[in-house]
Amino acid sequence: MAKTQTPADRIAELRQRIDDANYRYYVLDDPAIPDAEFDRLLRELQSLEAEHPDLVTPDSPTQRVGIAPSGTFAEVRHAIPMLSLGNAFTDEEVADFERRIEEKLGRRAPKFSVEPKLDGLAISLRYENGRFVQGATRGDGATGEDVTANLRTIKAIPLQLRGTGWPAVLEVRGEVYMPLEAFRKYNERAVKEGGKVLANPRNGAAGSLRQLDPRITAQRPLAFYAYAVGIVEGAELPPTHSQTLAKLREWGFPVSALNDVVAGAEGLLGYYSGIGKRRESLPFDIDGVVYKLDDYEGQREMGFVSRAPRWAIAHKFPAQEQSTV
Ligand SMILES: Cc1c[n+]2nc(N)[nH]c2nc1OC(C)C
Repeated sequence: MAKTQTPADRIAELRQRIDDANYRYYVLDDPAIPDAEFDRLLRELQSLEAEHPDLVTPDSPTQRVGIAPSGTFAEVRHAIPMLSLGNAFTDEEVADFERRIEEKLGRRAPKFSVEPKLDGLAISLRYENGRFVQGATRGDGATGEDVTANLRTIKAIPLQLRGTGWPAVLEVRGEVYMPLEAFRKYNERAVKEGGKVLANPRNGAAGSLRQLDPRITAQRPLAFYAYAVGIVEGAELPPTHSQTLAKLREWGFPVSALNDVVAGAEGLLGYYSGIGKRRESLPFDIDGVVYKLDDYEGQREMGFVSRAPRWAIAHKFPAQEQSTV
């Protein structure tokens, strides 16, 4: 600690450097400091906070791993339901989906946000005044389980939003998943040390997130990609979904670099075949791609059918042989 620095200043500086390192590692995919340096900063922060417990706040990077809570998960109602997606399996079904939108909106080749559909667990994160306050599983779409303590252990999920201009209340939806390389390494160690071997990355993510003890979740290699917003109070969002995703990235959320914006059925199918060619070499499992009409105005006009939007659809790949142990 520099001579002139007070413990509080040093703590603030350490937190800033650790948060920046997390942001660069998980959001920009461009690590700034080696892991050993990151661990040293975290250890210094932990010992400083141990000496000054009055300076500890819930958004400190040392507060990601809590103690085991009560025996069950509380229920959380999703004020905005977490929808499932209709599926398309053939090019014709994609063309029909796009044509219905052209006809209803009276537009030619409307713009779509196109995204990989990760094979993980859908969750919803609630932020109040920029601070992560609650996270829940999708559950049945209307009610999920409160897994806040477990989500806090995932370093890709910001405890405090970055940048400026975020709404007073912001709900972010996305996928918790287990990267393939981390899944393999975890299982190799589990086999060697007699730990729990995970059947596949998707079950590994689901099982890790539904642990009653966050200290177990903290040992599991989980990651996160944001793909939508839910409740937004106290600020206007941009007019399109793709611009909102750009804002989420600014505010500290990982957003897939594979996302794009394309026009018309041709653009959709071009994206699908492009991702299809790269599927085997992606660092995570996907089970398809998602097409979403990009402008919110058009989404409102298209509305929903039962529990799925008319303005979005998942185009699935043929089932892949599972990544086995
Ligand atoms: C269930 C779902 C899953 N995914 N996955 C992506 N990439 N976007 C996306 N959107 C979804 O639902 C939207 C309707 C918000």
